[in-house]
Amino acid sequence: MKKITEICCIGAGYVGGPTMSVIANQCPEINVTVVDINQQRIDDWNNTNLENLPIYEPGLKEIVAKNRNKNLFFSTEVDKAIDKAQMIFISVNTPTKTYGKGKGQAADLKYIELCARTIAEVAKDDKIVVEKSTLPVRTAQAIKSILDNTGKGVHFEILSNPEFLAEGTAIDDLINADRVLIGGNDSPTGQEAKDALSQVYENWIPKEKILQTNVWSSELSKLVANAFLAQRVSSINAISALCEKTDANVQEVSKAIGFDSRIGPKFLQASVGFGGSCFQKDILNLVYIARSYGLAEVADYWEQVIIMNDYQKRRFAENIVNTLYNTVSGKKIAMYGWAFKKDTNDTRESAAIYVADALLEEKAEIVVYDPKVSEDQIYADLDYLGSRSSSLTRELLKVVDDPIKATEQAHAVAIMTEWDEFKTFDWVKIFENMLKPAFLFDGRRLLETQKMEDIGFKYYKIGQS
Ligand SMILES: NC(=O)c1ccc[n+]([C@@H]2O[C@H](COP(=O)([O-])OP(=O)(O)OC[C@H]3O[C@@H](n4cnc5c(N)ncnc54)[C@H](O)[C@@H]3O)[C@@H](O)[C@H]2O)c1
Ligand SMILES: O=c1ccn([C@@H]2O[C@H](COP(=O)(O)OP(=O)(O)O[C@H]3O[C@H](CO)[C@@H](O)[C@H](O)[C@H]3O)[C@@H](O)[C@H]2O)c(=O)[nH]1
Repeated sequence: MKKITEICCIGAGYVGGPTMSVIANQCPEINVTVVDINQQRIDDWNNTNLENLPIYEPGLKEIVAKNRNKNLFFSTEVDKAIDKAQMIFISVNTPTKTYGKGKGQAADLKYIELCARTIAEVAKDDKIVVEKSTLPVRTAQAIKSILDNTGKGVHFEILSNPEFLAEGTAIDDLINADRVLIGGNDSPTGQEAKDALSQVYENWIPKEKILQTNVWSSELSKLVANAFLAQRVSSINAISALCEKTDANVQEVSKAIGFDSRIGPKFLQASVGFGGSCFQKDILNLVYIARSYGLAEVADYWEQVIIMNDYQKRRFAENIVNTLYNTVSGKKIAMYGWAFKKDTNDTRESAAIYVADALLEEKAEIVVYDPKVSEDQIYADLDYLGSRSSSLTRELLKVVDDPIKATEQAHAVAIMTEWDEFKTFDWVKIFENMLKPAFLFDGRRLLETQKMEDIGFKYYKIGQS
């Protein structure tokens, strides 16, 4: 088997960028070129000021600084990189379809297909093509059929190698991965390709953590892993609503059930609802696939995870309105956090977007502070929903970089993201800034109840009466 020394990755996003940076870091003898059609993104990856990388991830800038322009390259020269590579990762976006058949549920594979067509056009010698993007079961077959019909006699081997990193902990997840999954054919060339990819990972991942399966199991496992994780969050969030009606405390319930080794303690943190680019998209895709095979009960079962998540976001916004005497019209509400979780600048499907939208619908005046998300991104997220004119959104919602000043004359503060710095804020000063009664809605269970009540806040913590 030929050793892999040239890798190309199509897509320099939240997965392509960090994943390839780590491969370059762990495999000095492999040249890694990450390509993208988005010139701005590539310019940002090449920016000499590492604070301006397009993605914020703890530990990322150090790895980029160490390897960039040595064996890690960012470029828009897609064809050149494909031509040179022995192994091509496809790491482009696969959003939920917004049109046509499967609208609102199926994954949109147009970017994947375009990549396959480009590879088919450019490749002059045999290539291993690796699906890194999250794809519906049996996508590899579609890619193979595009690649095999070029008439150039080039042999393509398709592998599925889904990524399991979570944003905010991407570098650690990549370096200390729980497992690496490689799906491929059992034919001799398929086995050779699986082993070639396995050897890349073996540079730092223990061999027993590298699993080989058939392509379909690998593609499906990615959707199922996300569905199980999101299901845990929806399960505990469902219980948080019950806790708020009783004297139970969701944190105590999480701890009590998490001590059962069969359940385990992770992913039982009640919240304002899960966000991120993956959970909702991948579950909707699973639901779509199940329904398309006539498995209505299976589809309904998993769809409930999304329904519960929508309920949790809505419930949080409604509680703010109800508590503020059934109207927030003209009332100033400071929102702390816009990212879908801490330690990332990613806002895709963030609960904050939907809560803000619901409050704007009630004519609230919102002031947002997030340490890593830009004003442009916040407005773009709301404009994308299309609930109102962008001028009205800009009139009602302001983005600030002084979190304490944001609370002057505010009726309420809502914590949307669990950024660590929020815990260190001067909450006495914030209380003094605000109108009284001063309401504090904690969607992340970040602060201590007794401390906040002692300061004088009317404090509402998700999952606690
Ligand atoms: N974000 C995550 O945490 C995460 C984790 C695991 C898996 N995934 C999956 O990985 C895939 C990528 O996700 P992401 O978050 O990195 O997306 P992203 O939107 O951040 O990045 C995708 C990039 O691909 C580029 N692109 C699209 N079409 C292209 C083409 N034809 N040629 C070159 N570049 C092209 C886009 O310009 C964009 O920069 C998705 O399938 C996603 O489900 C994401
Ligand atoms: O107990 C918990 C755990 C998570 N969340 C929320 O759930 C969302 C998703 O969090 P997380 O899974 O940590 O981040 P992602 O980057 O979305 O990562 C998920 O989605 C990726 C994309 O497919 C997968 O690769 C990862 O394995 C999977 O964890 C966030 O809004 C979290 O705040 C909770 O509310 N409570």
